[in-house]
Amino acid sequence: MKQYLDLVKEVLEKGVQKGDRTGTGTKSIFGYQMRFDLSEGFPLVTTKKVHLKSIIHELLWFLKGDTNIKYLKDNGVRIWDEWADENGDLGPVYGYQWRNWNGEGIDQIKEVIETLKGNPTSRRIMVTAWNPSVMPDTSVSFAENVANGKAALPPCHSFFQFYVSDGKLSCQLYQRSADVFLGVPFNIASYALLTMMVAQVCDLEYGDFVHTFGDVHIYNNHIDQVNLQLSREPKKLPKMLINSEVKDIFEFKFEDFSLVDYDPHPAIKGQVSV
Ligand SMILES: Nc1nc(=O)c2c([nH]1)NC[C@@H]1CN(c3ccc(C(=O)N[C@@H](CCC(=O)O)C(=O)O)cc3)CN21
Ligand SMILES: O=c1ccn([C@H]2C[C@H](O)[C@@H](COP(=O)(O)O)O2)c(=O)[nH]1
Repeated sequence: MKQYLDLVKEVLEKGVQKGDRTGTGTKSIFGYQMRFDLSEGFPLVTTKKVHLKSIIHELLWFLKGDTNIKYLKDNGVRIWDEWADENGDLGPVYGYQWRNWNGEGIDQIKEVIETLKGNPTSRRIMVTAWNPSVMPDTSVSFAENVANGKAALPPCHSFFQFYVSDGKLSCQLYQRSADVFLGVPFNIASYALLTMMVAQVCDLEYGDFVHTFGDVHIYNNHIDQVNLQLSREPKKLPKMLINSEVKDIFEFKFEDFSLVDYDPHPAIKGQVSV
């Protein structure tokens, strides 16, 4: 994963100190792009062990249109715990906007699949999680925002577009805000997997995942962790095997995915800024 290590180096070298909402402080740059050819292997960071189980469950949870952490908790995934209210609700976040945009019954995922099948040259195959009408008020708590019908956190992976050429499916994501150490390895793997799932149900080959960033930052308490990763030799990419019988994007289950030949360096702990 040279692309990821190059990003880490760029932020360390060119990043400027910037305060942030969480109070931790970051090294940040604005604007960056990475590209992964999905036919070359599954882009899962190898310079630390990444917990793929959380990534798969989170993606299936988005696709269900679910915004309550119960499904995640039932499957041992805790990555959204800090932002949920006492009932486990996060407000109208990713899953809600993907499957029922602004509560208007617009199923963006269903429409994307239909367009990819019926009109693959379209330049309008987009999904937006960004919805200005549910932006939280940062002067009140996450739970208070949820109670007011707002999202606990505005989406970081804000919108994405699909593109077909030569029978191959590519996807580009715009991520407005990116935590290089904790969030980015998850986001790369999640969108790579989503692109592969969409390709399978639309009978397309794997193209590229293009990852475009706005504010991309390393939190000041993750500097040792990213330097440790830079000192490690990246390994060969693993392969993701997907049950080829699934032909409906909403029918995938956790058991339909198996990762092979993943031989990462040991996991590295780091605190999440809330
Ligand atoms: N500061 C911050 N960074 C993020 O990456 C982030 C947020 N906030 N808020 C919303 C979601 C939640 N995400 C998270 C939250 C925690 C981990 C995390 O703790 N990862 C650990 C453990 C993984 C696990 O147990 O599954 C890791 O080592 O990757 C990752 C992504 C991504 N997002
Ligand atoms: O999928 C995700 C979700 C969140 N993040 C990071 C990016 C920021 O560090 C925080 C969100 O804080 P904002 O103040 O709303 O930007 O979470 C991520 O990297 N990936």
